[in-house]
Amino acid sequence: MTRSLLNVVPQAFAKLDPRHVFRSPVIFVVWVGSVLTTGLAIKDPSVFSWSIAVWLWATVLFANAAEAVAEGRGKAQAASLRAAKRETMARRLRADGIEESVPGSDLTIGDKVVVETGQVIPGDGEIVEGVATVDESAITGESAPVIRESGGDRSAVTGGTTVLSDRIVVQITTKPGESFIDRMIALVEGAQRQKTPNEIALTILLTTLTIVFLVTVMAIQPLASYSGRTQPVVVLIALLVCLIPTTIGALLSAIGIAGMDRLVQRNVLAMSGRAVEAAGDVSTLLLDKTGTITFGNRQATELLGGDPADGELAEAAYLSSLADSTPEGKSIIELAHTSYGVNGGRSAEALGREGAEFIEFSAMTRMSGVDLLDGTRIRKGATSAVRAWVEESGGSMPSRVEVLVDGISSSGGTPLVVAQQSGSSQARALGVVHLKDVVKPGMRERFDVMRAMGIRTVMITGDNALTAAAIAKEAGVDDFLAEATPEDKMRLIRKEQEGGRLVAMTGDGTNDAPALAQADVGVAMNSGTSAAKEAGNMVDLDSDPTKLIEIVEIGKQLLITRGALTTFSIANDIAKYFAIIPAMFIGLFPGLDALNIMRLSSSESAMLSAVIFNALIILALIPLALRGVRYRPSTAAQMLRRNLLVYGVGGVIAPFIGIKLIDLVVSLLPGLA
Ligand SMILES: Nc1ncnc2c1ncn2[C@@H]1O[C@H](COP(=O)(O)OP(=O)(O)OP(=O)(O)O)[C@@H](O)[C@H]1O
Ligand SMILES: [K+]
Ligand SMILES: [Mg+2]
Repeated sequence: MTRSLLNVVPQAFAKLDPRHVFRSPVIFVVWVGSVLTTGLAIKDPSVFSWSIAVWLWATVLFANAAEAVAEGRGKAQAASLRAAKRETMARRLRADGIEESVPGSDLTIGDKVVVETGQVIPGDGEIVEGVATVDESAITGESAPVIRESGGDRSAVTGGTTVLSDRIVVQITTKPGESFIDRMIALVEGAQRQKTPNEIALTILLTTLTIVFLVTVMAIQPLASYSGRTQPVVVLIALLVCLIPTTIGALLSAIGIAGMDRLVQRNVLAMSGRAVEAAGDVSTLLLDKTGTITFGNRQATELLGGDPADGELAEAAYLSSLADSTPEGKSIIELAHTSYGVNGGRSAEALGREGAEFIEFSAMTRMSGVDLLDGTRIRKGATSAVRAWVEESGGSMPSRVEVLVDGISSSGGTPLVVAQQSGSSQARALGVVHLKDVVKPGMRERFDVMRAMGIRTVMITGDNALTAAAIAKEAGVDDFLAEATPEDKMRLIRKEQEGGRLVAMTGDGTNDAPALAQADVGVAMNSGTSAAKEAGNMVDLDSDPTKLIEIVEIGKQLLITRGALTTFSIANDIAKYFAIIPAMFIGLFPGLDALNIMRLSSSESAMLSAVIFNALIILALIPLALRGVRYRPSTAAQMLRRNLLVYGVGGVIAPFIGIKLIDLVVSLLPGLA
């Protein structure tokens, strides 16, 4: 801390520029006071007036230093990001399929580029072809490689990261200069930092207090002169500075910057300070089941209900998944081929050329499938969706299949019913695919922590109610919403918000985008689609959905740190009032002597000691402002009570001890005894 304080000395002086100081009205008043006192000290020099002038300047410098130290960490991060932004050559694919070499900065939205083993991805985009392991350490600092693949919710890649193996084709999604790394640099450097609504509200409160004290101090003069004891202007300025909330005024912006910075340390980029604050006030947390609570790698483990001899179910499951690029679809292809002997050499392209039409999976329809040239139609999907499809053709779901579905669901698995229709006959349900997914370890503990913070966790899933209930129970969430379409998610968020509650949500898919935008805190996974990243107000570089828990903790810590230091600051000022006023008017109003409990050496020594204490307390609290007040999971009310006790009472006592000690030293100065 001492080292970083010494490092920012030049910046602290640079920030003496009144245009900068003006951003904090309280510190601006101190700045004006410093200028006036310096002028008065030049005109009428004395140890006292010069000492006050020096310590008033120190007060402003300490405030500047607090901000500069907070900004320093982001600057270091920006430097390492710039290093990742080196110029690369891109292998652009022309429309005719021929590659050409162009500078990465020439790429525009929609361009397709080839990236192979060892090459740097030249821009942000989505993989449209292939699978690759990618080293994202340039942006995340995490060296473990990640898998990125076309189709599904893990298709996004970031410019500046490196392909470790295989070949992918990436479609560029951002303009040069607006890439993710560009935005990250601007963000960590604080270039776009604006005051949040809470900060503005607090600044207004502090400014009001400052004006009240200004008027009070000005009113002292006529009163004093009436009694024949005009106070020197330097004394009045010193009194004013001691009374206005300088501590919180000095530390406010550092607290905000440090909060954003704590998120960056955990690889979360908040697009606005407002989002960080909202995270601290969140009362409902919506979590996706698949990929958030579970590993999200739903794999087909068995095919149930078909007659193994004719292989009809396996063949239908295989055909309906040929063009299905979701992890579920790919795993069905694999299972049908390796465990059920389906001829695996066929491709969707070849079948398509023969006239087959593939129906892609969507979260709305919850089905995928294929219409073959011979009139055979195959569908696989959520039970309710396939049931509706079968019944449409006059068929019905056999109870045999329903039993299998319930069995899989109540074990927490996802059943996909496979059905087939030949020509215009009735559609038949052939059997069920069992998709298995595993609940991530440690979820229950995390949700217990959330509950202790007063936050309700709700799992939302497109899966059926039985599966949802089984997983919800295993993971320990408070509530769940099953068979949710993207619109249902939106509706749930709006409903929660109507009660004045703040809602946080994580997501990665394009179908999550509307909900991410609607939520007060929308955390998009960096691996997710660009639609999701655009919609949210935070991006998690590690793509870890449970990160939301840490985000909420950081938000809460930011809010309580600000609250605690505000309480401390105001309590401090009140205490100073009792230290200074009696000292100022000693001998004038004998009655005040009873209040003079501190027995300071002289009235001038008392004034100077208070000003010095007022400056030093800023310095002393910089580490706390940056680190944040210690945080234990508890409800807002418990936290408030604790803070009032610790920081309110502490704030009242500290000046009495501090000023007394400083007075013992200051009174040794000539003329101040
Ligand atoms: N590739 C697929 N083909 C056909 N049906 C699918 C496919 N993938 C999933 N389904 C069915 O569609 C349902 C909804 O899927 P969706 O991805 O919207 O939600 P989810 O992944 O189950 O839940 P979450 O919202 O937690 O991600 C699934 O529960 C499953 O029954
Ligand atoms: K003060
Ligand atoms: Mg999903």
